[in-house]
Amino acid sequence: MSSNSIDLAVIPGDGIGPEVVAEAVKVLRRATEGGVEVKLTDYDLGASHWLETGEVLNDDTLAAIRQHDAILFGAVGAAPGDTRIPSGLIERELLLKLRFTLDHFVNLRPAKLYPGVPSPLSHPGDIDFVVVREGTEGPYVGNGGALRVGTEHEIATEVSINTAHGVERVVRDAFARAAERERKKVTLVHKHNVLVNAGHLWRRTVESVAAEFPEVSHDYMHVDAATIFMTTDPGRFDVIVTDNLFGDILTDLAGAVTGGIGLAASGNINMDRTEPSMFEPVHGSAPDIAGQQKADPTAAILSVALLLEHVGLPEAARAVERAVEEDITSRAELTDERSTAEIGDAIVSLVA
Ligand SMILES: NC(=O)c1ccc[n+]([C@@H]2O[C@H](COP(=O)([O-])OP(=O)(O)OC[C@H]3O[C@@H](n4cnc5c(N)ncnc54)[C@H](O)[C@@H]3O)[C@@H](O)[C@H]2O)c1
Ligand SMILES: CC(C)[C@H](C(=O)O)[C@@H](O)C(=O)O
Ligand SMILES: [Mg+2]
Repeated sequence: MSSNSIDLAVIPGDGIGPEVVAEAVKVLRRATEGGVEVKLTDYDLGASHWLETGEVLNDDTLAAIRQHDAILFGAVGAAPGDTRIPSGLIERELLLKLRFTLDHFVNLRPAKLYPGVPSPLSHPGDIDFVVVREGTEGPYVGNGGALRVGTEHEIATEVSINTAHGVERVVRDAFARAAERERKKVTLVHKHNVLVNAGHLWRRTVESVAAEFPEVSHDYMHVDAATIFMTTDPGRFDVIVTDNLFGDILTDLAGAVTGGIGLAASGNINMDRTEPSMFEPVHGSAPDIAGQQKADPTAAILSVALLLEHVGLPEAARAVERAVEEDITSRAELTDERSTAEIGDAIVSLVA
């Protein structure tokens, strides 16, 4: 990777994934034209690919993906009622496998209410926070099992793994991000009143890392209370640091309060840069609207801005953000329901 060439893997995925990625790619090309050579390699992976081939992600494909500078990911997964595909197969063996293998320990999920964008909250106020979600541990690691399946004595476990190393590196990232922001505040969200072992590790880690960042204030909130404040007073948050599962749930909520899940972008980031980072909308494959050009591609497009920032093209990233902001600010006045491609084209035309 150099600042005048980037080599990206593109995984459009299932459902609305290919629809929103097509628009994200158009915007990426516009934002980089004339200065940066962009090489894109498509990887056909996901539930549809599994149905066609019986393969989720083989070693050769994984090795090939690892060679790129970064990954643009759409969304994967079948409709919840689709019984042809084992529940969790694609999510675990493709998406989580990429996040874990590529050590995406920072799952960065910004939440910003752009001017003019309608929020379901009656008094949203200024919302501009980021969730730094741990991306490689917690109950997502697949440490569990089931005994006596199907009997009345069945026992099922999913053990949440929290390591000192894993917690420390993501907490340090949250403080470093907060130090660069205006309000300089970190909120740890957990549930240490019940999950005492993991909760105490997170709290102690926050206290010790906080000592290295005297300019950053910090507080703590239980996750159940965090859902209250995210809907009654979201302006109080600046940087939230939390575990993998709480972060998953809170960021769908954050998407909803900032105008809809179709606007929520994310980066799965390997901060050590030893592997390619992966950028994707927070939303899923939305089987209920797939193939109808009803999906909002903005989350995928904002994910491109996060990608451009990560690969060292901050000016191109700003150009994408400005174009999105201009487009979504005008949406309040729009009465038409634009197609996925029409929104993409409108944003492309605003990239300057
Ligand atoms: N990163 C990912 O690939 C990812 C993330 C979440 C869910 N999933 C998978 O996606 C499938 C569907 O999951 P789900 O229904 O729980 O969540 P979802 O995010 O796909 O959809 C939830 C709701 O939001 C709407 N929506 C989502 N994205 C939208 C967009 N861009 N524009 C407009 N509306 C949008 C959908 O139409 C649906 O009503 C499942 O298989 C799930 O495992 C994948
Ligand atoms: C599909 C699933 C594995 C994934 C997660 O839980 O991280 C999704 O919900 C997300 O938010 O990216
Ligand atoms: Mg999610």
